[in-house]
Amino acid sequence: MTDTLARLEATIAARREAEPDGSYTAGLFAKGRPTMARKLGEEAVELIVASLAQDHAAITAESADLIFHLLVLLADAGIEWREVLAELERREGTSGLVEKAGRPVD
Ligand SMILES: N=c1c2ncn([C@@H]3O[C@H](COP(=O)(O)OP(=O)(O)OP(=O)(O)O)[C@@H](O)[C@H]3O)c2ncn1[C@@H]1O[C@H](COP(=O)(O)O)[C@@H](O)[C@H]1O
Repeated sequence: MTDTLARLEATIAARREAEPDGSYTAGLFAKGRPTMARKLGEEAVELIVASLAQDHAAITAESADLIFHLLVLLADAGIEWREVLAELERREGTSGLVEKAGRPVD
């Protein structure tokens, strides 16, 4: 599972460097952070719709879209997937309520 994400992260980094014609990923880097953020939001909404429809195939497909666009945004922010994993690992064994207590009220 992690190998797939690592390969996708490497592909995204390569598209960012090489900017090949016809690359959807390179197009996202060319358009910049606002477009990346908007795409991430759109994919999240599409996943919400699929989940409310209880559509297994659509939930799976929209989750893949969401993760791809998340990795693009992380790459643009200079954040590696391993840093996100480290944050998740840091939270292991702690209560979600304790995590929430340390954050501003939402
Ligand atoms: N995993 C993905 C991936 N997931 C989703 N997408 C694209 O993300 C978009 C999802 O947005 P939408 O559902 O809104 O579809 P859309 O209307 O076509 O999108 P927009 O034109 O509005 O941006 C689609 O165009 C998908 O093709 C992806 N594009 C690329 N990859 C990976 O990136 C690699 C490199 O791709 P290129 O950069 O195109 O060479 C590919 O081999 C894949 O491994």
